Amino acid sequence: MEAKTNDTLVLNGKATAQEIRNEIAKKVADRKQKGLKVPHLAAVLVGTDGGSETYVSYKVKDCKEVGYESTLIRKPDTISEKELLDLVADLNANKDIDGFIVQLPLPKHIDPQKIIMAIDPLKDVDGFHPENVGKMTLGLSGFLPATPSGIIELMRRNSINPSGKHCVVLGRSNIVGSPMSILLSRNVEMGNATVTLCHSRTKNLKELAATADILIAALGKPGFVTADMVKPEAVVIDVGTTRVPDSSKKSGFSLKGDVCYGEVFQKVSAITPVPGGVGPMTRVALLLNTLKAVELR
Ligand SMILES: Nc1nc(=O)c2c([nH]1)NC[C@@H]1CN(c3ccc(C(=O)N[C@@H](CCC(=O)O)C(=O)O)cc3)C=[N+]21
Repeated sequence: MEAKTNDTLVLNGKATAQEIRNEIAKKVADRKQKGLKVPHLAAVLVGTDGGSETYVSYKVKDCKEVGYESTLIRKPDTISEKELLDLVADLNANKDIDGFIVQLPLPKHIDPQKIIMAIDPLKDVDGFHPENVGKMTLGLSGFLPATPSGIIELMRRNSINPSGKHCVVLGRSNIVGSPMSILLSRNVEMGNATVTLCHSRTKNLKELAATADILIAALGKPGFVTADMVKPEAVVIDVGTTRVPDSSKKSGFSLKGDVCYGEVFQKVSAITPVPGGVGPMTRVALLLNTLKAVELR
């Protein structure tokens, strides 16, 4: 292995997200003082997916911390598609709610695309509605999906500029890989990268990954990225947070990223930890979108 020239920078998403929440809290206090509306974020949780439970409980806590109102709507996984569409219509019409998300995944009998398309694009703080996806693609203003925009903010605040760099994105999901590749390609500050999007049919994925200046792993395959797949001094962003059984933990599981952290850490210039990397930035990006939603109204 080639010798490293400097220490590895740990991209501390937890601390960066805290910094941003403090900034948001100031803005909310300022709005209150001016008699403006307090932002209100709602989340719909269908069923009892463990990861989703964790995420929405954090969301409620985050809202409280920055002074937002929040509403959590729980529905049993027996809810029909029609009932969920009616709930979305109610939330669209509710003047008090500025933005809302419908937590994914949904039970198999519900078509997520149908639900997403029913959300008012002006309240779509997840940025998943085709209108917002289209605007993002064209470089028009709209809501950006939380995980990719959180990653870009984490890079910005750590002086990592993708301009002119080769970024390799592993995974082409609608919520992370695909929008990440689009945002990094745009002709804007924190864009202008040359992007390679890899997926399950990519033939030479390992070789491509090893050419990345910035490698973004969003596959949901714990430990997939090994040291031989990264270029020395690369920046590595680990989006994976898979729950794996761990009898040493009280919860019975631990969170594992897509990257073999220990061995990759030795080789790179910067890396996000799991937990404490991308996850908290995703949550804070949702708060930022909600602030934008209330400002738009
Ligand atoms: N409509 C919708 N929008 C989403 O944005 C969405 C979704 N559905 N479904 C599930 C995924 C997953 N997701 C996470 C966000 C934050 C953490 C997070 O904060 N993780 C912490 C640790 C959390 C823990 O302690 O378990 C961390 O990485 O440090 C994780 C996962 C959002 N998602």
